[in-house]
Amino acid sequence: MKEKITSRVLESCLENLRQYALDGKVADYIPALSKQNPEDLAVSIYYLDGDCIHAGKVEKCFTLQSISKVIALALALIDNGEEFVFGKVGMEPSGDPFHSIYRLEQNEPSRPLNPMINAGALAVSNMIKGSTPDERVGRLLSFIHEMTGDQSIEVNQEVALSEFKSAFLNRSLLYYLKQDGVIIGSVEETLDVYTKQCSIDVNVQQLSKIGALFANEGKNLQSGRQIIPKHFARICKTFMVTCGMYDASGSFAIKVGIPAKSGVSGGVVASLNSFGGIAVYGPSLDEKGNSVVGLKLLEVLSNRYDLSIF
Ligand SMILES: NC(=O)CC[C@H](N)C(=O)O
Repeated sequence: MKEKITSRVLESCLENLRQYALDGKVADYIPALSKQNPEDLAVSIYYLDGDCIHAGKVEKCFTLQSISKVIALALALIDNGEEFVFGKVGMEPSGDPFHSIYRLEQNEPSRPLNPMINAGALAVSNMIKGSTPDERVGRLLSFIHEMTGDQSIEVNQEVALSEFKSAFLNRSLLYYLKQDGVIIGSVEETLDVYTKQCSIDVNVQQLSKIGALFANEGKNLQSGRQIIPKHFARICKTFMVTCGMYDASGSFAIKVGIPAKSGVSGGVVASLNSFGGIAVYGPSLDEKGNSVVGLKLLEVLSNRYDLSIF
């Protein structure tokens, strides 16, 4: 077991990084996200023994955005098995921005390179079982409730609608996937599921608990129940290493070296075996779409506490 970080250290790290809160830009291509305050910063660590420490605006909710891709992948694997999922979506990093359409056009037939870029994540959302979009989103929410033991986690309907109305690029990706039989059923319904999954609201404490569940090999920390089979939890963490930070995953692996996934709301979740989950919120993003403060904070903690898995 690694040395525990104290809440005092966490608070001072966050305060030292406050100077970077206005570097970068809050996402505005989803109009509702532009309302976020770049100075709302928060961090939480959930240890595997159940201890939880935090600093900053712990109560502040933000939407999962691309962080939901890891959770949806776990559920799609449980629903369909590995062979089916990876029959439709690849396992290789793309090195392209998360919303890139380029590879779909390049490959015949289109096959998303991995489940962490939008094309792959849209295909994964399409695989979640349920007869209606609401049922599928409901199953994903129940899955998150089981992971966290927290029934209060819900979809932020304002953000979901805002994204649904402006998701022209994601619609284009879905039409490519539909053309080549990667998704089945309706484009609009799949987009409905995807935009709602991206709009699930969490705070850092809840998110760090999700990170801890992956670190705990898929077992709920309190009940000990295996929510995600160990092998699937491992697949998810491997994707976090190779593709979790979009086209900055290589430099993140070198600088931080912890499986992690970010989202355009400014959230980042990191999951470290034999340690726990770390969640950071800082809405200002760098040019790759990753939280500026989130990345810096994880780098500081990783260096100071020797957290890299490599
Ligand atoms: N990188 C992200 O967090 C992207 C998620 C966002 N909902 C989108 O599809 O554009």
